[in-house]
Amino acid sequence: MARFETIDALPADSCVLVRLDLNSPIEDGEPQDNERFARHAETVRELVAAGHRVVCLAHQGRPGNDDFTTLSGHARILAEHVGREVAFVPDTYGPEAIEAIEDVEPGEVLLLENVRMCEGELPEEDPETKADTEFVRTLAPRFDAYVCDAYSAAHRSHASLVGFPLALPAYAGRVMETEYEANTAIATREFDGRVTMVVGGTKATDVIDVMDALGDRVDRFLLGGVAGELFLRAAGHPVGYDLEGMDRFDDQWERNHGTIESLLEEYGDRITLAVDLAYEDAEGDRGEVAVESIAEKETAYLDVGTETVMAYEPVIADSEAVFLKGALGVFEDERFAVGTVGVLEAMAETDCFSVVGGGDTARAIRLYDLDEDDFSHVSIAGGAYIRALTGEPLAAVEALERGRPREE
Ligand SMILES: Nc1ncnc2c1ncn2[C@@H]1O[C@H](COP(=O)(O)OP(=O)(O)OP(=O)(O)O)[C@@H](O)[C@H]1O
Ligand SMILES: O=C(O)[C@H](O)COP(=O)(O)O
Repeated sequence: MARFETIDALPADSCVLVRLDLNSPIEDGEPQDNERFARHAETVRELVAAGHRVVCLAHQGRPGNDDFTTLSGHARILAEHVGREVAFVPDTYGPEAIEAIEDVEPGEVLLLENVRMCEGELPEEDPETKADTEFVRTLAPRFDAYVCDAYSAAHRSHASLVGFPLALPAYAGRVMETEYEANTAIATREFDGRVTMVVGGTKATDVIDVMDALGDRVDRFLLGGVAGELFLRAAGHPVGYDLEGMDRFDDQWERNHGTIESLLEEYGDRITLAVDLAYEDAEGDRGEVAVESIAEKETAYLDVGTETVMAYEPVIADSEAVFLKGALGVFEDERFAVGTVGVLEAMAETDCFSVVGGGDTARAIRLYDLDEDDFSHVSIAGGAYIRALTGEPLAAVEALERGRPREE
């Protein structure tokens, strides 16, 4: 159980500073609506309904990156989800922001400007240093309490995440609370039956970290995606072909093949690899090939095959808990969604404790009209999810625990 306080304990009529994670894909300069808005809107709605004055902080991108931009568009999308106006001020702790904060009435919502535009937010430093920034020292006295809902950014030791909990009584919002409980389960909870971990996606290091940390707690790893192909390559199959202009496989192979080979050796009896893979044939249709019959590295494989899904289904059906990280194929293209959707459907059909994670992978649930309620939890976190799965502490969660309001 977490040792932080939740918004259930927030004193009535508070003026609250709420850290959300609205970091989103940006297209043509505009933020794209996604699950993060919907989830955080629930926390905001609850705070509003309780009559608190709600001022939100969030980030978008990083200085120097294309997706580093203002949050004015985010305020519009958040307003649609909350179902009421969300005012926006293009300032974080200067005079304009302070004036806007002072104008917030009970039940109203204000979003401040991208917190990463503000000096003191970055880089990652210890909570004491962050609490001592001008940013935190200026804003904190304007509020009665701090609420952290930004679970998906909780691995970052930034001022808005670890500084405020030292300066104000701190509470967890609903997203923080539910993500924490579900994602920590694999590292801390005892399950009676089989624990299965489905790992895919594009990042070999994610899969390596998970296996390194959870090798003893997971009974069966089912592999797919780019990571799965790298393990197939370690098993001697000539797969992992980079399409022109892409560098998904060879570079990761160079950097990680030693670790992948030794993981395969150490946990080989618990690792199940794809037996067939899918590709785009000359007509542009989905073709499938048995892994055993692949003789040369000359085709880009974009999904696991149907036989593989059929082999994974009974393992999932027979599990007490299933955790998924990363897609098994390029599910954004319907022709290559068979692996990801097949595994998600198998998870949805069982009564086991099931958690789906990875910012991108969770998107497949909406895209293919699966019902979120058929899973115990669908995480909206990427890096924080991996860290939670592997039992690594999250800086913002630790800060929340330290900042927990004390009984007088
Ligand atoms: N064989 C493959 N070739 C190329 N891309 C693939 C393949 N298999 C899966 N993918 C891609 O992997 C992506 C998901 O990978 P990623 O590692 O980003 O996982 P995630 O856990 O969902 O996201 P994140 O951790 O970044 O939030 C999907 O967008 C999918 O297109
Ligand atoms: O989108 C995310 O994963 C979080 O908001 C963290 O963002 P960052 O990787 O830019 O710190």
